[in-house]
Amino acid sequence: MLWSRALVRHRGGGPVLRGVSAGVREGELLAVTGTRGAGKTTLLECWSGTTAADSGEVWFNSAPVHTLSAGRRERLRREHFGFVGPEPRLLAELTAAENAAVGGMLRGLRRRAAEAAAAEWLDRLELGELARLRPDGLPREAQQRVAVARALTGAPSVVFADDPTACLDTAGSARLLRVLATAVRSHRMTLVLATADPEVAALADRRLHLTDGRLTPDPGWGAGEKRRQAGYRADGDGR
Ligand SMILES: Nc1ncnc2c1ncn2[C@@H]1O[C@H](COP(=O)(O)OP(=O)(O)OP(=O)(O)O)[C@@H](O)[C@H]1O
Repeated sequence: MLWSRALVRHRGGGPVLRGVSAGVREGELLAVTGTRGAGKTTLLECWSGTTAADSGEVWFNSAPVHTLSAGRRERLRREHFGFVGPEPRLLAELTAAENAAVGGMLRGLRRRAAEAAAAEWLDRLELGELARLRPDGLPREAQQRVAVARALTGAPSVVFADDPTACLDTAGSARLLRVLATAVRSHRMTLVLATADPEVAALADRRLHLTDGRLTPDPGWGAGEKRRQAGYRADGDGR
């Protein structure tokens, strides 16, 4: 449903993506992996229309994204895509429930419907009474769960999650990923997840590995991956 051909993007004077031809299917959970600076964030930004490519093509549902004006790309993002970043970035003046409802309203739901949908996701994300609080009254991990609820409310076609567990501990990270994966599967959404963490990438149906802006064979993540496949649950040293 979303793919690129020969995608090239320069940043800071040098190439960051060097001809990436790849895509994600509808309903798929795709992990984009690679070490720091490999180009994961830039690929998500180009696929989502957040950033324009320097050359190459991006297609969403058989329509070209690379030829759209900045305004049209902004509309595409707002209506069809949900985003979770490494930081929650919630609106400080709104409660958790209101923050989550904003996602639905951006995707065209009326306020009441957005609030109802947000309440459902906040429930599934086990926010409970915390939903009535403003972000500064919430622990970091709860704030990130609110950001996930905001991304899911209104059921976007594609959820882009860029290093969504960066600010979480192991338990919080596992819980957030479990809910995210279950939500995306149950609502037939598509997930594109950027991560350098093999434990996080393990939840995906498929992985694309980037090295210096190029697709390269998945390294299999060495011993850590072998232990995971053998049922080992990392507690820090398996990464
Ligand atoms: N706004 C920018 N200006 C200049 N260089 C940038 C900018 N954004 C990213 N870069 C550079 O582009 C390269 C790819 O960055 P990108 O964030 O896409 O990689 P990444 O794989 O997501 O890395 P990380 O895991 O650290 O987030 C890096 O070398 C980075 O320093």
